[in-house]
Amino acid sequence: MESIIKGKPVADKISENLIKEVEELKAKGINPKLSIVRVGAKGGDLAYERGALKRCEKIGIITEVKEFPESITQEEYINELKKLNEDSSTHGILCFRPLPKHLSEEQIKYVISPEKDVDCFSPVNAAKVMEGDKSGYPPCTPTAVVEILKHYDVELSGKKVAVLGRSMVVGKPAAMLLLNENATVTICHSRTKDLATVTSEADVLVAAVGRARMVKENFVKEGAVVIDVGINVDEDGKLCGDVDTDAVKDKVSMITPVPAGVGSVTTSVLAKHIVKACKMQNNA
Ligand SMILES: Nc1nc2c(c(=O)[nH]1)N[C@@H](CN(C=O)c1ccc(C(=O)N[C@@H](CCC(=O)O)C(=O)O)cc1)CN2
Repeated sequence: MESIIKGKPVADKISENLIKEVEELKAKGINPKLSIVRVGAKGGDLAYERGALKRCEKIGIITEVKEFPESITQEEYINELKKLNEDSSTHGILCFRPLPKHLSEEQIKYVISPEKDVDCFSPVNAAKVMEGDKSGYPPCTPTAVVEILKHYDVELSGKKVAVLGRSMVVGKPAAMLLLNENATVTICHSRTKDLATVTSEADVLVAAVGRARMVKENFVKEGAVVIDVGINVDEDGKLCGDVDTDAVKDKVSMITPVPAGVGSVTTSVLAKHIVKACKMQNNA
Protein backbone atom coordinates (compact mmCIF):
# COMPACT_ATOMS: atom_id res chain seq x y z
CA MET A 1 0.00 0.00 0.00
CA GLU A 2 1.25 3.53 -0.85
CA SER A 3 1.93 5.09 2.52
CA ILE A 4 3.05 8.57 1.40
CA ILE A 5 0.36 11.15 2.09
CA LYS A 6 0.85 14.50 0.41
CA GLY A 7 -0.10 17.90 1.75
CA LYS A 8 -1.50 19.19 -1.57
CA PRO A 9 -5.10 17.91 -1.27
CA VAL A 10 -5.31 19.36 2.25
CA ALA A 11 -3.77 22.66 1.15
CA ASP A 12 -6.04 22.90 -1.91
CA LYS A 13 -9.16 22.38 0.20
CA ILE A 14 -8.17 25.16 2.62
CA SER A 15 -7.18 27.48 -0.26
CA GLU A 16 -10.39 26.99 -2.31
CA ASN A 17 -12.59 29.05 0.03
CA LEU A 18 -9.88 31.63 0.61
CA ILE A 19 -9.74 32.59 -3.08
CA LYS A 20 -13.45 33.49 -2.96
CA GLU A 21 -13.08 35.35 0.35
CA VAL A 22 -10.18 37.43 -0.99
CA GLU A 23 -12.17 38.30 -4.15
CA GLU A 24 -15.03 39.53 -1.96
CA LEU A 25 -12.66 41.65 0.15
CA LYS A 26 -11.07 43.15 -2.96
CA ALA A 27 -14.50 44.05 -4.35
CA LYS A 28 -14.92 46.17 -1.19
CA GLY A 29 -11.53 47.85 -1.75
CA ILE A 30 -9.77 45.78 0.95
CA ASN A 31 -6.48 44.14 -0.06
CA PRO A 32 -5.21 41.52 2.40
CA LYS A 33 -1.46 41.81 2.93
CA LEU A 34 1.25 39.74 4.64
CA SER A 35 4.57 41.21 5.76
CA ILE A 36 7.37 38.72 6.34
CA VAL A 37 10.27 39.65 8.62
CA ARG A 38 13.42 37.64 7.99
CA VAL A 39 16.86 37.97 9.58
CA GLY A 40 19.64 36.27 7.64
CA ALA A 41 19.01 33.42 5.18
CA LYS A 42 18.46 30.12 7.02
CA GLY A 43 17.35 27.20 4.84
CA GLY A 44 14.11 26.53 6.78
CA ASP A 45 13.10 30.21 6.71
CA LEU A 46 13.78 30.49 2.98
CA ALA A 47 11.77 27.33 2.26
CA TYR A 48 8.86 28.72 4.31
CA GLU A 49 9.19 32.10 2.56
CA ARG A 50 9.13 30.52 -0.92
CA GLY A 51 6.08 28.47 0.00
CA ALA A 52 4.29 31.44 1.60
CA LEU A 53 4.93 33.79 -1.34
CA LYS A 54 3.69 31.19 -3.84
CA ARG A 55 0.59 30.36 -1.78
CA CYS A 56 -0.33 34.02 -1.18
CA GLU A 57 0.09 34.84 -4.87
CA LYS A 58 -2.29 31.97 -5.82
CA ILE A 59 -4.89 33.23 -3.35
CA GLY A 60 -4.51 36.92 -4.19
CA ILE A 61 -2.86 38.07 -0.96
CA ILE A 62 -0.29 40.88 -1.29
CA THR A 63 3.13 40.12 0.22
CA GLU A 64 6.27 41.98 1.18
CA VAL A 65 9.52 40.64 2.61
CA LYS A 66 11.51 42.73 5.09
CA GLU A 67 14.94 41.15 4.97
CA PHE A 68 17.58 42.17 7.50
CA PRO A 69 21.24 41.20 7.97
CA GLU A 70 22.29 39.07 10.96
CA SER A 71 23.88 42.26 12.34
CA ILE A 72 20.49 43.93 12.99
CA THR A 73 20.27 45.17 16.57
CA GLN A 74 17.47 44.51 19.04
CA GLU A 75 16.41 48.15 18.86
CA GLU A 76 16.33 48.18 15.04
CA TYR A 77 14.31 44.94 14.92
CA ILE A 78 11.80 46.28 17.43
CA ASN A 79 11.46 49.56 15.50
CA GLU A 80 10.76 47.69 12.25
CA LEU A 81 8.15 45.54 14.01
CA LYS A 82 6.49 48.62 15.50
CA LYS A 83 6.29 50.21 12.02
CA LEU A 84 4.47 47.11 10.71
CA ASN A 85 2.12 47.13 13.73
CA GLU A 86 1.15 50.70 12.86
CA ASP A 87 0.95 50.22 9.07
CA SER A 88 -2.76 49.76 8.31
CA SER A 89 -2.01 48.21 4.90
CA THR A 90 -0.36 45.19 6.62
CA HIS A 91 -2.84 42.72 8.15
CA GLY A 92 -0.54 39.82 9.02
CA ILE A 93 3.07 39.74 10.22
CA LEU A 94 5.23 36.58 10.02
CA CYS A 95 8.52 36.76 11.92
CA PHE A 96 10.76 33.82 11.12
CA ARG A 97 12.01 32.04 14.22
CA PRO A 98 14.14 31.21 16.02
CA LEU A 99 15.75 34.63 15.85
CA PRO A 100 19.56 34.88 16.00
CA LYS A 101 20.82 34.52 19.58
CA HIS A 102 21.69 38.22 20.08
CA LEU A 103 18.01 39.17 19.55
CA SER A 104 15.83 38.56 22.60
CA GLU A 105 12.66 36.71 21.63
CA GLU A 106 11.61 37.12 25.28
CA GLN A 107 11.34 40.88 24.69
CA ILE A 108 10.38 40.97 21.00
CA LYS A 109 7.41 38.61 21.38
CA TYR A 110 5.65 41.29 23.46
CA VAL A 111 6.08 43.89 20.67
CA ILE A 112 4.22 42.19 17.79
CA SER A 113 0.56 43.17 17.73
CA PRO A 114 -1.49 40.07 18.71
CA GLU A 115 -4.09 41.10 16.08
CA LYS A 116 -1.47 40.85 13.28
CA ASP A 117 0.46 37.91 14.75
CA VAL A 118 -0.58 35.23 12.23
CA ASP A 119 1.97 32.60 13.39
CA CYS A 120 1.61 32.76 17.17
CA PHE A 121 4.69 34.69 18.30
CA SER A 122 2.82 36.83 20.84
CA PRO A 123 2.25 35.36 24.34
CA VAL A 124 -1.39 36.48 23.94
CA ASN A 125 -1.90 33.98 21.10
CA ALA A 126 0.24 31.31 22.80
CA ALA A 127 -1.99 31.55 25.90
CA LYS A 128 -5.07 31.08 23.70
CA VAL A 129 -3.57 27.81 22.39
CA MET A 130 -3.13 26.63 25.99
CA GLU A 131 -6.71 27.58 26.82
CA GLY A 132 -8.19 26.06 23.65
CA ASP A 133 -9.55 29.57 22.80
CA LYS A 134 -10.10 29.66 19.03
CA SER A 135 -10.27 33.46 18.75
CA GLY A 136 -6.49 33.85 18.30
CA TYR A 137 -3.90 32.58 15.85
CA PRO A 138 -2.39 29.18 16.70
CA PRO A 139 0.99 28.53 15.05
CA CYS A 140 0.64 27.54 11.39
CA THR A 141 2.87 24.44 11.33
CA PRO A 142 1.28 22.63 14.32
CA THR A 143 -2.17 23.59 12.99
CA ALA A 144 -1.18 22.05 9.64
CA VAL A 145 -0.26 18.81 11.45
CA VAL A 146 -3.78 18.57 12.92
CA GLU A 147 -5.40 19.53 9.57
CA ILE A 148 -3.52 16.72 7.79
CA LEU A 149 -4.48 14.13 10.40
CA LYS A 150 -8.14 15.17 10.17
CA HIS A 151 -8.13 15.23 6.36
CA TYR A 152 -6.79 11.66 6.21
CA ASP A 153 -9.33 10.54 8.86
CA VAL A 154 -6.74 9.63 11.46
CA GLU A 155 -8.52 9.07 14.76
CA LEU A 156 -6.85 11.07 17.54
CA SER A 157 -9.21 10.67 20.47
CA GLY A 158 -7.67 8.27 23.00
CA LYS A 159 -4.71 7.49 20.71
CA LYS A 160 -1.09 7.54 21.82
CA VAL A 161 0.71 10.43 20.12
CA ALA A 162 4.43 11.11 20.50
CA VAL A 163 5.75 14.55 19.62
CA LEU A 164 9.49 14.48 19.04
CA GLY A 165 10.75 18.03 19.74
CA ARG A 166 9.83 20.71 22.26
CA SER A 167 10.33 24.04 20.46
CA MET A 168 7.91 26.92 20.95
CA VAL A 169 7.47 27.08 17.16
CA VAL A 170 6.35 23.47 16.67
CA GLY A 171 6.76 20.83 19.42
CA LYS A 172 5.07 22.40 22.46
CA PRO A 173 2.09 23.96 20.63
CA ALA A 174 1.64 20.78 18.52
CA ALA A 175 1.36 18.77 21.75
CA MET A 176 -1.25 21.21 23.06
CA LEU A 177 -3.34 21.17 19.85
CA LEU A 178 -3.24 17.34 19.81
CA LEU A 179 -4.25 17.26 23.46
CA ASN A 180 -7.21 19.47 22.51
CA GLU A 181 -8.17 16.64 20.10
CA ASN A 182 -8.23 14.25 23.10
CA ALA A 183 -5.02 12.40 22.18
CA THR A 184 -2.76 11.03 24.91
CA VAL A 185 0.37 13.02 24.18
CA THR A 186 3.99 12.33 25.12
CA ILE A 187 6.59 15.02 24.38
CA CYS A 188 10.03 13.52 23.71
CA HIS A 189 13.33 15.35 23.41
CA SER A 190 17.11 14.99 23.48
CA ARG A 191 17.12 13.92 27.15
CA THR A 192 14.34 11.33 26.81
CA LYS A 193 15.66 7.94 27.92
CA ASP A 194 15.21 5.06 25.45
CA LEU A 195 13.83 7.51 22.89
CA ALA A 196 13.19 4.94 20.16
CA THR A 197 11.26 2.74 22.62
CA VAL A 198 9.01 5.66 23.59
CA THR A 199 8.32 6.80 20.02
CA SER A 200 7.78 3.22 18.81
CA GLU A 201 4.83 2.87 21.22
CA ALA A 202 2.94 5.73 19.53
CA ASP A 203 0.01 5.34 17.14
CA VAL A 204 0.92 8.74 15.70
CA LEU A 205 4.45 10.15 15.66
CA VAL A 206 5.05 13.84 14.98
CA ALA A 207 8.73 14.42 14.22
CA ALA A 208 9.79 18.02 14.86
CA VAL A 209 13.31 17.69 16.16
CA GLY A 210 15.26 19.45 13.41
CA ARG A 211 17.77 16.66 12.70
CA ALA A 212 18.00 15.30 9.19
CA ARG A 213 16.66 11.71 8.81
CA MET A 214 17.12 10.97 12.53
CA VAL A 215 13.97 8.85 12.81
CA LYS A 216 14.82 5.33 11.65
CA GLU A 217 12.81 2.12 11.33
CA ASN A 218 13.22 1.23 15.06
CA PHE A 219 11.58 4.55 16.10
CA VAL A 220 8.18 3.65 14.63
CA LYS A 221 5.46 1.17 15.42
CA GLU A 222 4.17 -1.13 12.67
CA GLY A 223 1.17 0.63 11.06
CA ALA A 224 1.80 3.99 12.79
CA VAL A 225 1.00 7.35 11.20
CA VAL A 226 4.10 9.55 10.88
CA ILE A 227 3.98 13.30 10.35
CA ASP A 228 7.37 14.71 9.40
CA VAL A 229 7.65 18.39 10.29
CA GLY A 230 11.42 18.62 9.84
CA ILE A 231 12.82 20.89 7.16
CA ASN A 232 16.54 20.18 6.93
CA VAL A 233 19.13 20.59 4.23
CA ASP A 234 21.24 17.43 3.82
CA GLU A 235 24.92 17.15 2.92
CA ASP A 236 24.02 17.31 -0.80
CA GLY A 237 22.05 20.54 -0.30
CA LYS A 238 18.70 18.73 -0.69
CA LEU A 239 15.63 19.45 1.51
CA CYS A 240 14.83 16.50 3.77
CA GLY A 241 12.79 15.77 6.88
CA ASP A 242 13.53 14.43 10.36
CA VAL A 243 12.42 10.99 9.23
CA ASP A 244 14.40 8.58 7.08
CA THR A 245 11.39 8.09 4.80
CA ASP A 246 12.88 5.28 2.70
CA ALA A 247 13.72 3.31 5.86
CA VAL A 248 10.25 3.56 7.46
CA LYS A 249 7.73 3.91 4.62
CA ASP A 250 7.02 0.19 4.33
CA LYS A 251 6.49 -0.23 8.07
CA VAL A 252 4.03 2.63 8.66
CA SER A 253 0.48 3.11 7.39
CA MET A 254 0.91 6.79 6.45
CA ILE A 255 3.82 9.20 6.27
CA THR A 256 4.12 12.79 5.01
CA PRO A 257 6.99 13.61 2.60
CA VAL A 258 9.42 16.54 2.76
CA PRO A 259 9.00 18.73 0.79
CA ALA A 260 5.34 18.64 -0.31
CA GLY A 261 4.02 17.44 3.03
CA VAL A 262 3.36 19.57 6.11
CA GLY A 263 5.03 22.67 4.61
CA SER A 264 2.47 23.05 1.84
CA VAL A 265 -0.37 22.92 4.39
CA THR A 266 1.45 25.34 6.73
CA THR A 267 1.29 28.04 4.05
CA SER A 268 -2.46 27.48 3.50
CA VAL A 269 -3.07 27.83 7.24
CA LEU A 270 -0.98 31.00 7.14
CA ALA A 271 -3.14 32.37 4.31
CA LYS A 272 -6.28 31.52 6.29
CA HIS A 273 -4.94 33.46 9.28
CA ILE A 274 -4.10 36.50 7.10
CA VAL A 275 -7.62 36.60 5.68
CA LYS A 276 -9.10 36.24 9.18
CA ALA A 277 -6.86 39.06 10.50
CA CYS A 278 -7.74 41.28 7.54
CA LYS A 279 -11.47 40.76 8.11
CA MET A 280 -11.15 41.49 11.85
CA GLN A 281 -9.14 44.66 11.25
CA ASN A 282 -11.67 45.94 8.71
CA ASN A 283 -14.86 44.71 10.44
CA ALA A 284 -15.55 42.92 7.13
N1 LIG B 1 7.63 31.85 12.44
C1 LIG B 1 8.10 30.66 12.04
N2 LIG B 1 9.34 30.56 11.52
C2 LIG B 1 9.80 29.33 11.12
C3 LIG B 1 8.98 28.20 11.22
C4 LIG B 1 7.67 28.35 11.73
O1 LIG B 1 6.88 27.38 11.82
N3 LIG B 1 7.28 29.60 12.14
N4 LIG B 1 9.44 26.96 10.83
C5 LIG B 1 10.59 26.77 10.02
C6 LIG B 1 10.18 26.47 8.61
N5 LIG B 1 9.08 25.56 8.36
C7 LIG B 1 8.48 24.67 9.24
O2 LIG B 1 8.93 24.18 10.23
C8 LIG B 1 8.60 25.54 7.03
C9 LIG B 1 9.46 25.26 5.98
C10 LIG B 1 8.94 25.18 4.67
C11 LIG B 1 7.60 25.41 4.43
C12 LIG B 1 7.05 25.32 3.03
O3 LIG B 1 6.27 26.13 2.64
N6 LIG B 1 7.44 24.27 2.31
C13 LIG B 1 6.95 23.96 1.00
C14 LIG B 1 7.86 24.50 -0.08
C15 LIG B 1 9.28 24.05 0.01
C16 LIG B 1 10.21 24.68 -1.03
O4 LIG B 1 9.80 25.44 -1.91
O5 LIG B 1 11.39 24.36 -0.98
C17 LIG B 1 6.81 22.43 0.94
O6 LIG B 1 7.27 21.76 1.86
O7 LIG B 1 6.20 21.96 -0.01
C18 LIG B 1 6.77 25.74 5.48
C19 LIG B 1 7.27 25.77 6.80
C20 LIG B 1 11.55 27.95 10.09
N7 LIG B 1 11.02 29.18 10.58
